[in-house]
Amino acid sequence: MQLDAKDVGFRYGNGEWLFRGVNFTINPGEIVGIVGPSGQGKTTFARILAGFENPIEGTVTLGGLPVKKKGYQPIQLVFQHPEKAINPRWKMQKSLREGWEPERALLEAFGIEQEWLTRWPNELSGGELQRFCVVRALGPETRFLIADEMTTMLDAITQAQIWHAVLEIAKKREMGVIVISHEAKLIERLCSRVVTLNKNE
Ligand SMILES: Nc1ncnc2c1ncn2[C@@H]1O[C@H](COP(=O)(O)OP(=O)(O)OP(=O)(O)O)[C@@H](O)[C@H]1O
Repeated sequence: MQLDAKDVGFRYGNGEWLFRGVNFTINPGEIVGIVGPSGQGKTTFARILAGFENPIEGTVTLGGLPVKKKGYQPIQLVFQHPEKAINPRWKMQKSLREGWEPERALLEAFGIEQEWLTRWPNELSGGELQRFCVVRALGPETRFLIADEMTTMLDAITQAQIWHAVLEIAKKREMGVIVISHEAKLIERLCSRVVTLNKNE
């Protein structure tokens, strides 16, 4: 099942076009990087791919069909700030099990300790919180994961642990991963292909 963006263009309101005519395809199991200068619209493009935002021009399809907006999303987006993605009024176990029920082995692969499950989000560090956000995004129906600066604020050891676990799952399930990052070394290490987001007006 291919994720395919064709001739996609976007601008906010009547502002300048952020990008136009963007063509991007990713196949199951592929790990692809998206790079580009700050403010070019990488996060916006990620939101369009995940179906959070409609493109002004062009189409996004998954397996030839429009990306669905309801129910569990097969294209999951994890971004840089876990504290913005987690409901502060829910204990961690509730947030974690919102979409699916991850097994214990998966939590262990991401270094999530059982004791953290009964805590509130503000009782965890950013890195601890981000592990929950990544696991939550890895339900069995996830076909593509978009990692938008997903490990940028984490230390090198946590970053390595999270990526190791994500890549294992990607391989096992043939899940595609889109890596958006300013860290050239990370992109080089993870991705088999890198695409630059151009303005292309
Ligand atoms: N909701 C919004 N309304 C208006 N403009 C916005 C909105 N969200 C983002 N922008 C603007 O759109 C441009 C692209 O933002 P975006 O976050 O997609 O870029 P980016 O390439 O991911 O940047 P960075 O690499 O710095 O994270 C920026 O100039 C930003 O200010």
